[in-house]
Amino acid sequence: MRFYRGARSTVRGLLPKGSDTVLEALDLAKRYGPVTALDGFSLKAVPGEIVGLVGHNGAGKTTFVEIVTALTRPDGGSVTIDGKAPGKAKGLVGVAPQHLGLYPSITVREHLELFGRLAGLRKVALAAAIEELGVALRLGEIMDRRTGALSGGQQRRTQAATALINNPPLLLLDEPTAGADQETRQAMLDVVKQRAGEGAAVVYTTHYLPELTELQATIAVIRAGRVIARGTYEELVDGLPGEVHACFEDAEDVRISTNDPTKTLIELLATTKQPITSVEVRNADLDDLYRSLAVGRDT
Ligand SMILES: Nc1ncnc2c1ncn2[C@@H]1O[C@H](COP(=O)(O)OP(=O)(O)OP(=O)(O)O)[C@@H](O)[C@H]1O
Repeated sequence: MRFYRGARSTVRGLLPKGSDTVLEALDLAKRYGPVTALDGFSLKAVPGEIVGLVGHNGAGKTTFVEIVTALTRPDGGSVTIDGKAPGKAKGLVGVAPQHLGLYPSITVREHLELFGRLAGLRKVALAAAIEELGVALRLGEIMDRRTGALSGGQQRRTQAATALINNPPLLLLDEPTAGADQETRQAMLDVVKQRAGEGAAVVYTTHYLPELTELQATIAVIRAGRVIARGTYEELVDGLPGEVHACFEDAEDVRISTNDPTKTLIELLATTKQPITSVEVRNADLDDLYRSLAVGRDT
């Protein structure tokens, strides 16, 4: 146990000291020929914050992740990681790309050793980090199997572990639970919460909105290459209408979209002459947020 604690403090030494902002993107622009992928994209993330990026297919989420990881250059704007340009932020960023990119002929352990060494971990710290992730991401039983022979969910967990191996101050997780079963999803969410609790800033893209509630993420809504809204779940959902759904004995059901479902129900009960067989009152939720995005979809 002492060995484990000592190694952890070495790993944690990578977190930024006295830094308010881990990630700062300002007015990013990126075009691919006629396609505008990013257009005035700005985003900040501070230590301990989980920022959930949501938006439709093609909104620009992956392009942003690729710029932060120096896989592609922006046409305009700037991005810094703990004050450094993307190409100079070695060891500061852990990235789990949307598409799986593992070496099929080497084992899970060999992946973790490789990525850990590339990030500067050695011996005791590396062994401790592998042991910790083996438990956190339930990799123990598959640690010495070749990744080419693993299931999709097992490969997802392995890829996430390569991003987390050196406990970097910034984590970019691009749809880390895509296609994952409940066990993989929960393991991923638990480890993300744990790392944020330890001070990492996390950018987490997903189409599964309930994950962001569980992560208590601040949500950044992306549309057509820019952040169009940012806030907590409550802040974003509060302004959206809920619904009253009433069923009548001798008439068609009615669904009323309303900012005050309780008041609307009282008015309905006071004015309707038809016998009502059932009513459902629903406040706005994240699905409504997503639907409201679809209404204004222009990509
Ligand atoms: N290498 C590329 N060449 C040409 N167009 C590209 C390239 N990469 C992205 N695009 C285009 O840029 C836009 C933004 O794509 P991006 O992958 O960033 O969206 P996304 O929000 O991550 O989508 P998804 O939710 O489907 O992953 C899309 O119109 C896409 O077709």
